Amino acid sequence: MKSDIAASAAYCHDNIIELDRVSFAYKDQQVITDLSLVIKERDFVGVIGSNGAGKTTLLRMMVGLLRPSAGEIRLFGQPVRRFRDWERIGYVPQKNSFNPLFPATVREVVMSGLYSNKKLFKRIGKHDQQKCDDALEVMSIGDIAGKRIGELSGGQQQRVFLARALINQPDLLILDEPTVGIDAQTQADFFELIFHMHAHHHMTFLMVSHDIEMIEGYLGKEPRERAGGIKFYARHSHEQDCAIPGLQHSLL
Ligand SMILES: Nc1ncnc2c1ncn2[C@@H]1O[C@H](COP(=O)(O)OP(=O)(O)OP(=O)(O)O)[C@@H](O)[C@H]1O
Repeated sequence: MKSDIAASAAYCHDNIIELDRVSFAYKDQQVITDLSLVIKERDFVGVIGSNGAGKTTLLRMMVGLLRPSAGEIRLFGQPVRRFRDWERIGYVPQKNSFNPLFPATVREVVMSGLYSNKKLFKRIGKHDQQKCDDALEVMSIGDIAGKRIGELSGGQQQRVFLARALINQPDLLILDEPTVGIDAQTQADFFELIFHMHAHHHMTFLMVSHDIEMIEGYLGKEPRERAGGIKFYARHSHEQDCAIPGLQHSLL
């Protein structure tokens, strides 16, 4: 029993993202300086910072699109340049980075979350269709699966992008200002949904947001870390119970 508990505690505290003395500069503009940060399994980390503070740059480094000028980033324990397991990461973009005229249906958009380079040339099988149905059901958008994405409200579109990010049942969900351009009530519903997911499912969250009230409401008023103009707020989803086996939940 003791070894079960130890194994579970270790399992719950794996490092998901590690930044080890990371710096970044665009030509002569220093954006991130000597940042160290560890995000562990089942953490929810909220990133707040003024325009131009470097939040997008940081996300881009974390997923390997930009290389730090100094320091190292590890994803799931592996240096990001060697990391290949991208299905473990779901990504929800800013709403306003999406072209509403894009002529795809909700089902097609959600299915596109399955395509990594590996799967691009493979036929979509029954199992893939089932994964899509499950993601649509979890987000309560099964009834609009045949609609064009451009016909939907902002809140519905965000649910579609969340379903797309969840289709591979990722261990880590990254959200980049997911509620920009959405009305206050729909924003509140969206936050409630992801905070619920954090509390009840075995996932880790990293979210950039300008909504300080919402972030402080869920993650507390004291940031865990600061880097220049960026603040990192964090909360672990079951602080007291990490050592108890059997608390892992699957999402779908
Ligand atoms: N490709 C680039 N080339 C040169 N400078 C850049 C580039 N991308 C961003 N910058 C600069 O780096 C700084 C950080 O930009 P970044 O987009 O990471 O900030 P941000 O915190 O995400 O801002 P916002 O809240 O406005 O999205 C800014 O001063 C920006 O002008």
